[in-house]
Amino acid sequence: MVHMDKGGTEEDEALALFETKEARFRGAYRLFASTIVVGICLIWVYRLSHLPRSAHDQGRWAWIGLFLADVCFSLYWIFTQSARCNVVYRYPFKDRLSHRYEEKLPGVDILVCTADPKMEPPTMVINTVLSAMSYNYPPEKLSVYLSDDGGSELTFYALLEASAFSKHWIPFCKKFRVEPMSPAAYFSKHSAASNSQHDLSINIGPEWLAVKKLYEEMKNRIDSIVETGMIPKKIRDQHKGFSEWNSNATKQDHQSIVQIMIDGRDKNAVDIDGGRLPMVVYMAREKRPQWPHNFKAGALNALLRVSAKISNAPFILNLDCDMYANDADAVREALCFFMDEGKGKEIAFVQHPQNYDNITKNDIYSTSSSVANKFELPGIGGYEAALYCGTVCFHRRESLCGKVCSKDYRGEWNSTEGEKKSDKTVNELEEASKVLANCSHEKDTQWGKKMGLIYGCPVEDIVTGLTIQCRGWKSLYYNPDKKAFLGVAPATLDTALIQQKRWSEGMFQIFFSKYCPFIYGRGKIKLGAQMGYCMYLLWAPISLPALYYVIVPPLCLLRGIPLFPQVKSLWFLPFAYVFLARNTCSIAEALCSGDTLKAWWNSQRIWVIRRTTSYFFAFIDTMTGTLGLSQTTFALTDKVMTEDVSKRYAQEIIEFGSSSVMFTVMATLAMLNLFSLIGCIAKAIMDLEYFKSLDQLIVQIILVVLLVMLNIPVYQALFTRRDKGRIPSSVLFNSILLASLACLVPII
Ligand SMILES: O=c1ccn([C@@H]2O[C@H](COP(=O)(O)OP(=O)(O)O[C@H]3O[C@H](CO)[C@@H](O)[C@H](O)[C@H]3O)[C@@H](O)[C@H]2O)c(=O)[nH]1
Ligand SMILES: [Mn+2]
Repeated sequence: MVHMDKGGTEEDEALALFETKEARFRGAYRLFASTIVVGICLIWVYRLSHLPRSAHDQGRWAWIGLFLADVCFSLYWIFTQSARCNVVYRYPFKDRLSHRYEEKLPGVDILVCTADPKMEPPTMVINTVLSAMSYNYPPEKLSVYLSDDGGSELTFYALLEASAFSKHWIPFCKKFRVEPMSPAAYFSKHSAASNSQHDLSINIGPEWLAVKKLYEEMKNRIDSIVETGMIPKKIRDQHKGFSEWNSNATKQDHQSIVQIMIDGRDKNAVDIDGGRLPMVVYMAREKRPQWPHNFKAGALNALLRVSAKISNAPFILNLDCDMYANDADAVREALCFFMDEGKGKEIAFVQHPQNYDNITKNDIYSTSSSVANKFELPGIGGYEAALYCGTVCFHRRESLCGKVCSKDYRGEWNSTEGEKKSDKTVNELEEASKVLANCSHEKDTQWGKKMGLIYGCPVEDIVTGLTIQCRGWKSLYYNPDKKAFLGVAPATLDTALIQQKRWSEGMFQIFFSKYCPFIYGRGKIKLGAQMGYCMYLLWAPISLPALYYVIVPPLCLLRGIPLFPQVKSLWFLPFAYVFLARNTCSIAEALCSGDTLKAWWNSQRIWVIRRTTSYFFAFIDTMTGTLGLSQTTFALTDKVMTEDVSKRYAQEIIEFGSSSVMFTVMATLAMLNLFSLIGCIAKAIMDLEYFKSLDQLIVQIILVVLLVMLNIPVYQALFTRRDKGRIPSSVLFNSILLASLACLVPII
């Protein structure tokens, strides 16, 4: 996909800045999907026509339930097809952008969020900031803002250190084309020891070693101060910013703090080679216990206003504090979409996939979402309604701030709107910005409703993206081969499940709110996109049929009640076809997305665990929440691991280690299936009648065997593991008790 053009000619002017290509084999895929539809219809026919007639027949209700579960799965599957049948890939041409616009490149504001110095260590945060400062982009047009919801002077101190270190790091990055541009990631990837002679791209010389040393010294200083939790007086006196923290400031209760760490307008603010530096700003918005702070959405909205005051760039990149930049040209590539003369002006945002640098080979928690990144999200993007995922997303400021996309919108990016910033001093700018970050500032305004990020939902990103699209804007999904950003994926099952719970709960709330895509989006986004949204919004309720499938067929197997056709019956064929076709396709998708076969298998296990725990609890919480019983919160994802945990993570051993309710449910279901299988074998040996009926139970046996195989790591964690990551024995007792009780429940 490399396109060379010699540039500057008239011909060049006519060339688009990006190109869209349909995925290969789209036609074949649609045909294949329609054969599955036929199979599904036949399954429905079978379920309806073979319904146990008399109310006295054992298993009549179990059968009806299974039919309903099948209906739910089928409808859900159809939603997932809307995206899969419409996959497109985008290709920007950054060389054309440079030819045409190098001198006129627009400003870009990079907004980074952090919320807690313990769960999000300051060194991690500043690595993200440093990577964002080091883009291959004119520094005078780049501004990096850090929003600190932790309101922590430790994070502030780290940013101060980073500002000084950037004077070495940025020229180093540019000179040696360093990537990833996060020093921590770069030096761990290219440690002097691992850098073999063959790797000529990196030139380990005195300069390299000197920068590495500077980085390590800085890191040590920050880490040791963070450990003590106190800023020494000597350092306090070095910067006026520290005076903002008075003795009674806490995370939940403090005034607004805005500090311009590097004034990018200042021609004297230069790196060691004399190159200009980007603007760097620290912000901790005001927090007061009596004001709801609306979590990340509130932080971003405050940052939107503050950045408008200080640099007001027309384009914005939004990053979580763990998502560092991996591709120095990513800003230029994203601008190709916005600045394309033909289609660019309608584009509100360009979403990148969330990739992680800590995924193990076989991705035990299935956090890489590679199939979603390769097929689902580009498919919804094919309807020009890509989902906004909260991070690694480029926005047009106007569309994010509530503007409606109208026909006569010209999409000018060098507009002179807003004030001239250069005549204000740093102090004046800081004071003016603080007011914008005050709690009361949003009172009686459209912020959180029609402007900025929408409030009241744990997945503020998805709902915000939807409202932008419903104002007439388009959005694209761009998944380049070279990953543009890398972050930290949850590395324990607990964190992974809590994160999934927040997502599924937030998304289900959207489905139930006035923002339901089928209603809110009607006539505004394509039907395919509405269905695409629902593929995610309906995660929580899909837990119900999943739970049904892991509970009822095994119980019926114990009792010898058949729920599926016999293998020799013709009705067996649609079941077998749908099962095999779906799984073959899912394996093929996984392999195409770069997963290993084992990663696919792991993803099936996580599929079951998520649906029966996270999604189920999210379902319950949403239901009680809609009745006004519970309050929405945002459980921050922990990004640090103890050494013990990270060792097991590297060995791909699942980390349970706590006795949460989710684990009890998971263990109970695993035990239930184990009991069912053991019971089935025992009965087959002892009971001739039961043995004879086995051929009617084959499908259920296969199902239970598969579930037991998927659960092997759970049994190991319950019975044989001795490390700290095993499942605590209290969970073992409870699960045995609950599973035994379940076996006694009569089947009707
Ligand atoms: O009160 C808060 C809570 C969170 N954050 C920041 O929000 C980001 C995301 O939080 P994290 O705990 O890492 O959540 P994830 O589950 O990884 O977040 C995903 O899901 C969120 C929606 O649930 C999106 O906002 C995120 O962009 C997306 O990465 C982090 O940078 C936090 O510092 C705040 O600034 N203030
Ligand atoms: Mn995160």
